[in-house]
Amino acid sequence: MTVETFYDDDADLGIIQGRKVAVIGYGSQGHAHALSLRDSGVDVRIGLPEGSKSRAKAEEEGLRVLTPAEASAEADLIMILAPDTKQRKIYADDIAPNLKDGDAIFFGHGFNIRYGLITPPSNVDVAMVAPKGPGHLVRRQFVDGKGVPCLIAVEQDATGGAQALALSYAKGIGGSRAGVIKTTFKEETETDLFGEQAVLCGGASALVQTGFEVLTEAGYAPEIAYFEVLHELKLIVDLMYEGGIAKMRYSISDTAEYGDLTRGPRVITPSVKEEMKKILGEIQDGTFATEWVNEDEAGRPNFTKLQQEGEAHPIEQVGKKLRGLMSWVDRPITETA
Ligand SMILES: NC(=O)C1=CN([C@@H]2O[C@H](COP(=O)(O)OP(=O)(O)OC[C@H]3O[C@@H](n4cnc5c(N)ncnc54)[C@H](OP(=O)(O)O)[C@@H]3O)[C@@H](O)[C@H]2O)C=CC1
Ligand SMILES: CC[C@](O)(C(C)=O)C(=O)O
Ligand SMILES: [Mg+2]
Ligand SMILES: [Mg+2]
Repeated sequence: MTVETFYDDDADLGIIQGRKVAVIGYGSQGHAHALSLRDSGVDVRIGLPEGSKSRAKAEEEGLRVLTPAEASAEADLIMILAPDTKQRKIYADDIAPNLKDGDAIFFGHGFNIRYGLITPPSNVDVAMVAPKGPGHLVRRQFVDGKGVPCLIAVEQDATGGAQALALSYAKGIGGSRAGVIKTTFKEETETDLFGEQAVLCGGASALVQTGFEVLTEAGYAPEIAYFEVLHELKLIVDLMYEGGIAKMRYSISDTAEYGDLTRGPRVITPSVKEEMKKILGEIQDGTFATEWVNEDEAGRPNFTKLQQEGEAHPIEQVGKKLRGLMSWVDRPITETA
């Protein structure tokens, strides 16, 4: 299956520069989109509730901050970058009553459209610009003259210009410097959830914590275990990022490569692959989405408990101490949010 990929020359920045954009939310993605769009010459305002702790950060950057309803009423393109579980209510209370013919409603992740939590009217464009990276690095890469790849999707093309608008928006945040791939809300949502659960966040965190536990329970120093399974992971992944698994294997010793080839499949066994398939199934059939929405509505009891357990894991203590000794490691993820 081939994908359509777009770069800077395929996108017209003038389109987004001609719109009035409201960015609802000013967290990881919100601050990155708002600041980079502004730096790209776009008319941006931020929508945040009165009393939101993000208000001061946006105002410090000289951005105009309104309530979500005011920002939506003023804008003709509304990008929702509030938490996925809050978007349905924000949409119903603040955005829907303020939508006008030909407006555009944009998402940074397809969750609410994919699982039917938001159903926009037929007279507006509905599109997605989803960066494939954490918001703070989306901003850092933009400032450095680079970009994080983005996915775009059009769910509804009321004006006939939704795709060009999404591409233009992606250019405004630096995405088309790296490549913008056209997809659907369904494909983005399912692959993004799978990636973060099974590999990037869930899989990687559990792998690191388990490796640390095995070494320390066997009596090895926590500091050595930390460097071995967490700190050095970044350096190994940097090589994968630059040149794939092949470049990483080129750089490591042949002893490491033999261990990689023969022991890796003993860690990630066929049963792990089976569990990954089950996780994908729960994403595809909506089980995960229902569980997460219910957990949020119940006040996040399980989420909070697991989050606290993660923060109390011994790897966090030793890591904090060691990072404190390496001034270049523990830098703020951005200066702005
Ligand atoms: N984090 C990431 O890097 C990525 C996120 N995404 C997607 O981007 C979207 C935003 O996620 P993320 O950036 O992580 O979110 P964050 O949790 O970092 O930030 C959420 C922001 O929304 C604000 N907010 C909370 N409630 C409301 C409300 N009722 N009205 C308006 N604003 C509100 C918060 O303000 P306050 O300070 O008051 O809490 C905060 O500024 C999600 O759809 C997510 O899936 C996509 C790709 C990567
Ligand atoms: C990997 C997590 C992510 O999907 C992301 C940064 O892309 C997210 O939802 O934060
Ligand atoms: Mg993601
Ligand atoms: Mg995600």
